[in-house]
Amino acid sequence: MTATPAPIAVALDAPDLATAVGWAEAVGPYVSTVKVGLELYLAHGHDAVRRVRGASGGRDLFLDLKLHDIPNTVAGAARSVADLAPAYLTVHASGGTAMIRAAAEALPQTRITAVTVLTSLSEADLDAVGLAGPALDAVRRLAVLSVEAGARALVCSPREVAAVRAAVGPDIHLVTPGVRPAGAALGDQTRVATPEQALADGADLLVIGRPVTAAADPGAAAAAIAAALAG
Ligand SMILES: O=c1ccn([C@@H]2O[C@H](COP(=O)(O)O)[C@@H](O)[C@H]2O)c(=O)[nH]1
Repeated sequence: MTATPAPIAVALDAPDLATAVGWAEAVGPYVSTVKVGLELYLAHGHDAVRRVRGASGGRDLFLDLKLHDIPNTVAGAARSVADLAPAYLTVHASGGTAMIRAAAEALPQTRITAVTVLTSLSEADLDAVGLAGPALDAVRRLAVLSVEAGARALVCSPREVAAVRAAVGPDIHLVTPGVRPAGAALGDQTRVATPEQALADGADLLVIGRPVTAAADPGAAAAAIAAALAG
C-alpha cells in the first residue's frame, strides 16, 4: 500500500463481478477511490458494490448512477443507496435545480455530484442536441446552477476544469473523466487531457477506466499513473 494513494477513481466497468473484484484488488493500493457505474450496478447491485470496495482495501466509493428523473424519484433512488455510504453519487445537472436539491437533501453525508456535459460529447454533438455554443458555456452554466442547488461535487472534462474552478470556488470537488495518459486510446471520449494536466488545472479527482482496466497489468498501470502524478 502506498502512503498516499493518488486522487484517482478507477472506473470498474466490468462485464462480470469477478473481473471487477480482480481490478479492485489490483488498483486498491495506488488509488483513493473505486467507481461503480451502471454496467456493474445494474447487473449485480449492492452486493457488487460491497465486494469491490472490500477488495480495494476500503477505498472511497464513487457511485456513478447518473440519476435523472423527477425530484421525488431521484430522492427515493438516493435513499436506496444510503446504506452503501458513497462518498460521491452522480446525478445529471440537466435534471435541474429541484432534482439536484432533492438528492442533496436525501443523502446529506454524500457529495451529490452533478454531471455537467458528458465528456464523450463533442461540440458538434452538442449542436445536434440543441446545446449550441462552446461546451464550456453549458458546462459553466450547469456547474453554477448545480452548486446553488446543493451539489458538492461536479463532473466536467479536464478541458473545462480551470474555468469551472474559477466559477465555483475552492470548496467544490471537481471530478474529471476524459483522462488519458499521453498516447492512450481515446475510445469514445472527446474532451480529454492527460492526468498531469487535469491535476495542474485544478481537478480534485481523476476518473480513469480503460487506460487502467484494459492494460495487461491493471495494478501496474494504476501505479504508473499514480507515480507520474506524484512527480
Ligand atoms: O462525463 C462523463 C461522466 C462519467 N464518465 C464515466 O467515467 C468513466 C470513464 O472511463 P474511461 O474508460 O476512462 O473512458 C466511465 O465509467 C464513464 O461512465 C465519463 O466518461 N464521462
